[in-house]
Amino acid sequence: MASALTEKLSRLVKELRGQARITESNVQDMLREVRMALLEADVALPVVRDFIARVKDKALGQEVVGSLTPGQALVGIIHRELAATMGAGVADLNLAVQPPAVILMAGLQGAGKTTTTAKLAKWLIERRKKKVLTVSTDVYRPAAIEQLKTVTRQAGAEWFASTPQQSPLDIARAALDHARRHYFDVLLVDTAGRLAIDEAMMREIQALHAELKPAETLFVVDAMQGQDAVNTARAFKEALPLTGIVLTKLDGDSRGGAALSVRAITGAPIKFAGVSEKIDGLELFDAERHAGRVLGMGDIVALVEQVTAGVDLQQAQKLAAKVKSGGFDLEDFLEQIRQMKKMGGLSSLLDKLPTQLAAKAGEADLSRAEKDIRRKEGIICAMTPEERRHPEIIKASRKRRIAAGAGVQVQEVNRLLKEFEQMQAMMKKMKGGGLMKMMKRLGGMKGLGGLPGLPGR
Ligand SMILES: Nc1nc2c(ncn2[C@@H]2O[C@H](COP(=O)(O)OP(=O)(O)OP(=O)(O)O)[C@@H](O)[C@H]2O)c(=O)[nH]1
Repeated sequence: MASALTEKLSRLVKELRGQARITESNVQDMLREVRMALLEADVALPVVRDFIARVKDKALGQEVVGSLTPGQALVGIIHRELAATMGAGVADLNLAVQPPAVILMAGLQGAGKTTTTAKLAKWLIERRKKKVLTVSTDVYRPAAIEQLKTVTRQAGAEWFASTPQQSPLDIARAALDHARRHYFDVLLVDTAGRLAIDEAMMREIQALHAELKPAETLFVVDAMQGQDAVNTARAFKEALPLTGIVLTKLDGDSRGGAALSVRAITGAPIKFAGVSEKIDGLELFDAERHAGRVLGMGDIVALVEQVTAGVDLQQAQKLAAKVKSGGFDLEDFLEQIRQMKKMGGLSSLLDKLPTQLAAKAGEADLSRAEKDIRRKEGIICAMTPEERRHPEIIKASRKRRIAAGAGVQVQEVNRLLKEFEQMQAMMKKMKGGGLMKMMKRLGGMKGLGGLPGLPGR
């Protein structure tokens, strides 16, 4: 869905160029595409309807600022609204209770409960410095108890033994008692999963909830489940006061449309995301970043952050002052090139781009671009300081020597000098703010064919 949506949106974004306002008619096609894409991603129909209505409400009549097209502005609104629907910011665990804080894990069989229990144990040990005990109340599948034992060991947590002969409530009471007496901070309770929701299972987990009075009741759901996730979420929500959701298998094929439905239906925040089968494959869920993924926009948020962080603000200000006084020279040009390297190189930026755009940029183009940066650096380094300050003094014979020194053809030196001249002329026309913008673009965006603008970031 992602690539198709990105493709369609970029086409529609282009068509809307030059229009000053978001109107019902100019965004109709885009909203239709978004609606289709969300449905294809298995977001439940009422959730989609509600979502589109809210986006429309927010967008209509909005002035389009700066160089954005209504299409780009709308992509920004959709992105923000998606993030808001999935829960703004990052929702952490609530462990501020008299220890041991109990975390009850609920979900269907195969959703990833056991794996997530161990991942969470590791996360709590490493990130929150907690002493963690795990226990399984799955008396129906002895293998499940053994599985928890194994993964708990991998996590470096302690495991409380249980047997299929005990009742789930007895196991829970014994584990809680053990956790209290041995000063554990957190008790993670893995429960039995069934292939489908059944009443007995729900009654059992309700009884466990009443007995354990957990600080957190986490609903573990497989992001690949799509439409089924909605029904499961609804049933669990009716049975239990859920405090959070863990969305597993986000590393799979799913574009994570389930996140939208599950959050909307349960009203509980998505707290964690499972991103690999490995024991450390658990992350705090970041709605902003996930919104970009659902829209197929890659990790633009991270990309923009990376580009901005790489730009040295003081350097930029110094440069702006130089440009104003007309003293921008090849030393500064070299500095620009070094700034670009600081940003981690173009290929590291590529990882964060939407698949569609990244494919367009192509590996070959990028390695060519990186080589070009290195060549330019080589050429400037082969010049004398005087030549860097006053490139107009470089004569043909010096060009040949510089080229030989840098190991390039003389045409390359000419090309660089020409580019420098153009840049110098452009910078003379610019004020400080424009310069910052240009530096960001120099960070690779321009060469990659331009990104869909994200207003308000
Ligand atoms: N790729 C990937 N696989 C995951 C993730 N979380 C869990 N899995 C895999 O999903 C499968 C099922 O996970 P379990 O933890 O056994 O599921 P469960 O919900 O405990 O199932 P029962 O114990 O049978 O109730 C396992 O093969 C896990 O390795 C994830 O975030 N990413």
